[in-house]
Parts: sequence; structure tokens; C-alpha cells
Amino acid sequence: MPIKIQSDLPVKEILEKENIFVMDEHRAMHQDIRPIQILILNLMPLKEETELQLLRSLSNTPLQVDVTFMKVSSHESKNTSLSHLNKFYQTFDELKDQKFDGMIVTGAPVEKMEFEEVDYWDEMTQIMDWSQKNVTSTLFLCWGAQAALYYFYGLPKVQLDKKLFGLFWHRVKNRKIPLVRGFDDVFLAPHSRHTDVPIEKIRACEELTVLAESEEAGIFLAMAREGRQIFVMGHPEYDRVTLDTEYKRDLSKGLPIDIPKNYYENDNPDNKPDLKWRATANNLYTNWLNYYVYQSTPFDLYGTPF
Ligand SMILES: CC(=O)SCCNC(=O)CCNC(=O)[C@H](O)C(C)(C)COP(=O)(O)OP(=O)(O)OC[C@H]1O[C@@H](n2cnc3c(N)ncnc32)[C@H](O)[C@@H]1OP(=O)(O)O
Ligand SMILES: N[C@@H](CCO)C(=O)O
Repeated sequence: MPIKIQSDLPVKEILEKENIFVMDEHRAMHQDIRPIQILILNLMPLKEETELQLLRSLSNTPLQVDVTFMKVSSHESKNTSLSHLNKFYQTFDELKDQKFDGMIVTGAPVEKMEFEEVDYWDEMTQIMDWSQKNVTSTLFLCWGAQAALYYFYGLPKVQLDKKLFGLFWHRVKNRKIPLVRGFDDVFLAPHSRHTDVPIEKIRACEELTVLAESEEAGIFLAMAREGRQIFVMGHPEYDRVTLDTEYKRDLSKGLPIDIPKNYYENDNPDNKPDLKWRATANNLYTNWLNYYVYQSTPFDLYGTPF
């Protein structure tokens, strides 16, 4: 929560320079409070696992967060039961007349396909268009981020020589921007993907601001439109064993896969991996919810045009 102080207290200026979030009395008195509405477009095959990971990430805030799950109607899910989807998920058609304070678009294991080959690409583009007018801030994860960078900014994804897999070191850029407030200068975060949006292309795109990048893994975090669009190229939401499960799954299928970097103690897959990215993930989601959703969204979602 922001620190609320008198508008003319001298240390306010110092705190602001230090990037501590300060709200003056006037703003605090005029701020109405209500639960914030978050929509999750879950494109992952193992939807329940992703629900758990994202809800855990969103729960680390004093705000009340109401979550709605959206599924695509142009792809039939094989790995999540229809009864679960019917009970807990709604389609774009059912939701498109509503507005949301925030939206998360997950990754999807479709990165080796051309975007246009993905069953739900047309529907996805409709949802992305809709988000511009009906959602205050949208956070795109992994393939979701690649898809949005391609659709909105014409940036292509490229196939990597081998899967980028494990925990990678990143350095914060543009530290004054609230999305990376409280981050350490360098931090580890998971990546698990076969494709990439080249770092030079992202840096060269004037609409995009890079917030964290890695020599080995490229961009981790970028944003556009003053945070109304946020792109996370990795998987901060992954839990302790997700990379382990993916590693052992790929090994058992005989797929080419290296031991995930910086993950197991002594690179020994028999060792239980330490969680080394949870604090960063919590910080990222809390900053997003606070600065880009809660502080930016209108009290009356339906009263103010976006
Ligand atoms: C780059 C990123 O964003 S990473 C995020 C993705 N990460 C993950 O999905 C991790 C977990 N996934 C897995 O472990 C595996 O995908 C499994 C075990 C669920 C299934 O693997 P497989 O049996 O080899 O593949 P399967 O044929 O079931 O297809 C997997 C998924 O690919 C997607 N997919 C495949 N073809 C298409 C297509 N033409 N259009 C859209 N989606 C497709 C679907 O999501 C499909 O699962 P779903 O039907 O349940 O939605
Ligand atoms: N993280 C994904 C990448 C595939 O797109 C997996 O390992 O299943």
C-alpha cells in the first residue's frame, strides 16, 4: 500500500526521489476503493496448474482481487477436462461486454508454429484488440508476450538453436519506472522456450521500454503505452518444480534437453531445486497490481472511456 503523508511534508520529496511510493492526503481522500477485476486468458494446456501459480502470484497484495477465467472457443482442450472449463471458464463472447482493471494472457506451447497456424489466432487478435479499449493494463506472459509484440508492433519471433531453459540472470533497466520498484539490480528468473524476440528488435522499437534484460536470455520485461501493455518473456509464475517436471518429461520423451541452468544444486537433477525467483515474481505482480492496475484504473470502470 502507498505511504499516505501530508502533501507538504518535506521528506515527501526525498522519498519520491528514492522512488518510494508516496500518496498525498488530497489524492488519498479522493481515492475510492473497490475490488479490482482481473481477467485471466488461460491458454496453457494444464490449466489448473497455471491457475494455482497465477492466483498465488496475485494473492500477495492487500487489495481485493476478483478473478475471472477466460478460455478460447476456437480450440478444443485435450489436457483440461470439459467439466472444469464449463464450470470455471467463460468465453470471449460471454465476457466482451464487460470491462476489466487488468488482464493476464498466459503462455502456450505453440511457439514453434507460425502465429497464424494456431487454432485460436483470429480469436486471440480479437481479444487483443478488445483489450485496448476494455482493460486498463494487460500483462502478456511468454508466448502471449511474443504474440502481442508481433500483433501490435510487428516484431517477429525466431527459433532458437536449442531450448532456452533454466534460471537466467537479468539486470534491471530504467529503474525509476514503478514496475521494477523494489527489484534488486540483478535477479534470477525462469525461461523455458524454443523461440525468442530478438533483443535488438525490441530495443529498436520506440514504443517499447525495456525494464530487465539478460546477456544470455535476452529481454525479460518490457512495457508499452505507459504500462497499459506489459510483456514478460519468461515465467516468473513457475513454481519450484515446474522446470524439473518439464526437464524429466522431455528426457522421458527422448527430446533434446539440457539440464536447466542455475536450477539444481550442483546441476544434479536428483537434488530438490531451491526457489530463487519467488521474491522477484511477487514483487513484479504486486507492482503491476498496485501501480498499473489499481492506481491507474477508473473507480467506475464503465463511466470513463479508456
Ligand atoms: C513458450 C511458452 O509460452 S511456454 C508455456 C507452455 N508451457 C507448457 O505448456 C508446459 C506444460 N505443457 C506440457 O507439459 C505439454 O504440453 C503437455 C504434457 C500438456 C501435452 O503435451 P503433448 O501431448 O506433447 O502435446 P498435445 O498434443 O497434447 O498439445 C499440447 C498443447 O499444445 C497446444 N496446441 C497444439 N496444437 C495446437 C494448435 N494447432 N492450435 C492451438 N494450440 C495447439 C494446445 O494447448 C495443446 O493442449 P490442449 O489441447 O490441452 O490445449
Ligand atoms: N515451457 C514449455 C515450452 C514449450 O513451448 C514446455 O517446456 O512445455
